[in-house]
Amino acid sequence: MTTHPLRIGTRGSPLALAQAHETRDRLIAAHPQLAAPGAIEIVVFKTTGDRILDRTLAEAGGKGLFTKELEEALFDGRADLAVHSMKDVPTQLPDGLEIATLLPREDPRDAFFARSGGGLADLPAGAVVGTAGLRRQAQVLELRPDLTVIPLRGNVQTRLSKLDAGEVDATLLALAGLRRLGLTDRITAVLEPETMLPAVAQGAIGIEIRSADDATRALLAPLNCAETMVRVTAERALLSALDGSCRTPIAALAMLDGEDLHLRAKVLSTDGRIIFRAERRGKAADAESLGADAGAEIRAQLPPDFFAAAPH
Ligand SMILES: NCc1[nH]cc(CCC(=O)O)c1CC(=O)O
Repeated sequence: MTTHPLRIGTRGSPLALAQAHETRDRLIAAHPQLAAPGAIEIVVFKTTGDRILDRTLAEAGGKGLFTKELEEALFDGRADLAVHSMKDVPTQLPDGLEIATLLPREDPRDAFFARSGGGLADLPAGAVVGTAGLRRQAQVLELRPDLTVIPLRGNVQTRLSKLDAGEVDATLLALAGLRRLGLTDRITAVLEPETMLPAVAQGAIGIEIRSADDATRALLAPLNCAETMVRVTAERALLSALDGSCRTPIAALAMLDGEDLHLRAKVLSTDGRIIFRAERRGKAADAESLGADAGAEIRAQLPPDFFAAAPH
């Protein structure tokens, strides 16, 4: 048992806090002594991503917008573990830190909210979809080139009030976050991966620690979900092989059936007109090489300036 409290570092958004609380609850379930008052402390940090409210994340650019301050807190000892949406975690971690544990993944699909009900295919011609995510924008335009996509940021409530006010006709959000916040009641459709392939690691929560901190690693070991680890390993190996920026729409989803891994991946132009795909089936044990291989296949098809030419 550690002498100081185990400090869980988190962002302050409602979703981040829900994920930090889930982590604490799972730690206590695995180690009942951690239920003692003061044994676990949740420490909130503001990240660059939280400060950027007026621009889209793609415009802000740079990787690690949601992770850097939490990583600094790990290095300084202001936190012993940092809870992240793995979707926001760059593939290259700083030396001395590692993702020790992945919690069981939530449903990775995207949820759709349309004022007129239904899914993407049901929207009237020329409807306006609000999303700040380039992956979602590209796939919306792929399926429905007649639609207009405009940037829409903010938390779930903000977005839904803009939908109600008629600023947009529809919007999309990760189903995982909505489930974790209990905000699924206004969803009008859940988009299948064939229509809207999720972001790499969407719905997965990762816990980052100092690589030298064996005590915290041991505490977290029983929380790890092996299936999630295999799926996220394949998806992140693909992302790594593509070495994309967050200005490039990249989507990938690995599913596991026993030991059989199925990986689908897609890179698009932001207007949804140019699409590169790769698909792999293989064994769970080969997750990393399957992902890297699928990434290399897409990379080989891309025009040399494809990433650099992505509009801001
Ligand atoms: N980029 C923000 C972000 N990071 C993780 C989630 C949702 C939860 C998840 O994917 O685990 C969201 C919001 C969204 O995309 O709707």
